[in-house]
Amino acid sequence: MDFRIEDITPEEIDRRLAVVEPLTDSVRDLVDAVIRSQVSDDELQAAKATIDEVVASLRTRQRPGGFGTPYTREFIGMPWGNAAVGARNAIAPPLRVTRSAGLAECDMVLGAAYEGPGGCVHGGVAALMLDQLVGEAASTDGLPSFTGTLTVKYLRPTRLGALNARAEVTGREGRKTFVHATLSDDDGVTVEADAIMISPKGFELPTGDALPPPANSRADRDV
Ligand SMILES: CCCCC/C=C\C/C=C\C/C=C\C/C=C\CCCC(=O)SCCNC(=O)CCNC(=O)[C@H](O)C(C)(C)COP(=O)(O)OP(=O)(O)OC[C@H]1O[C@@H](n2cnc3c(N)ncnc32)[C@H](O)[C@@H]1OP(=O)(O)O
Repeated sequence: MDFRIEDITPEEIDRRLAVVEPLTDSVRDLVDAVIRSQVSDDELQAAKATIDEVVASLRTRQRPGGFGTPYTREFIGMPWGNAAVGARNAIAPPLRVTRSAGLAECDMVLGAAYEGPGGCVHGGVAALMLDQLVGEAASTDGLPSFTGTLTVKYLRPTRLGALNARAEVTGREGRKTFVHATLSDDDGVTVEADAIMISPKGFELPTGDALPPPANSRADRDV
C-alpha cells in the first residue's frame, strides 16, 4: 500500500486543490452532460474528438499507477485519486466529509451519474459512500482502519437528489471498531449499514494526539 510522505505546506495543499477541484467538477459536469445530452450524433462525435484532444494533452505527463495517498509530516492526507472522495477523481460522488470524534457526516446532491434503478441511487454507490463514511468515523482518533465487514440494508429506494450520509462509532474491541451509518433523504433513512473496521496489526499512532483528517478539501482540514 502507498503511504508515501509528500512534505508540502497546508498553503501549498490549498493552492493545488484550488486548481484541481474545479477541474474535477468540470469533468463531473461533462459526465452528467454526456448522459443527458440530446444533441445529434454528429454533435456527439464532435464532442468525442474535442475530449480526445484534452485527454491527449493531459497524458503528455502521467503518474504511473494510481495516485496513492501521500501524507505530509503533519499527517495531512491527500487521497486525491480515491474512488469515494478523491479531489481529482470525477468518478467519486461529490462528497465533502466533516469529522469530529467518532463521527463523520456529509450532505451531497447526486445526479444522473449515480443512477441505478430509474430515478434512484445505485445500491453500489450507496454502499461506496457509507463505506467511506464508516472509515472516516472509525479513524477520527488517527488510527487507520480497513473495512473488515460492511453489512448494508436497503430500507427503501433512495431518490437521486439531496441526501445526507452519517456514520458514528458505536464501540471498540481491541483492533476492531464498530460503526453504524445511514443514508437519508428528506423523509428519513433509506439505507443503513453496520461495519466492523479493523486496525492493522502493530500500527501505532505517531503522536499521542488525534491526527488531522485526511485532507480532501480545504474545509475538511478545518474540522
Ligand atoms: C504515513 C503514515 C500514515 C498514517 C495514516 C494516518 C491516518 C489515517 C487516517 C485516516 C484514514 C481515513 C479514512 C479512511 C476512510 C475510508 C476507509 C475505506 C475503507 C476501505 O474500503 S478499506 C478496503 C477494503 N478492505 C480491505 O481491503 C480489507 C482486506 N482485509 C484485510 O486486510 C484483513 O483481512 C484485515 C486487516 C481486515 C484483518 O486482518 P488481520 O490479520 O488484522 O485480522 P486478524 O485475523 O488478526 O483478526 C483481528 C480481529 O478482527 C476480526 N476480523 C478479522 N477480519 C475480519 C473481517 N473481515 N470482518 C470482521 N472481523 C474481522 C477477527 O475476528 C479478530 O477479532 P478478535 O480479536 O475479536 O478475535
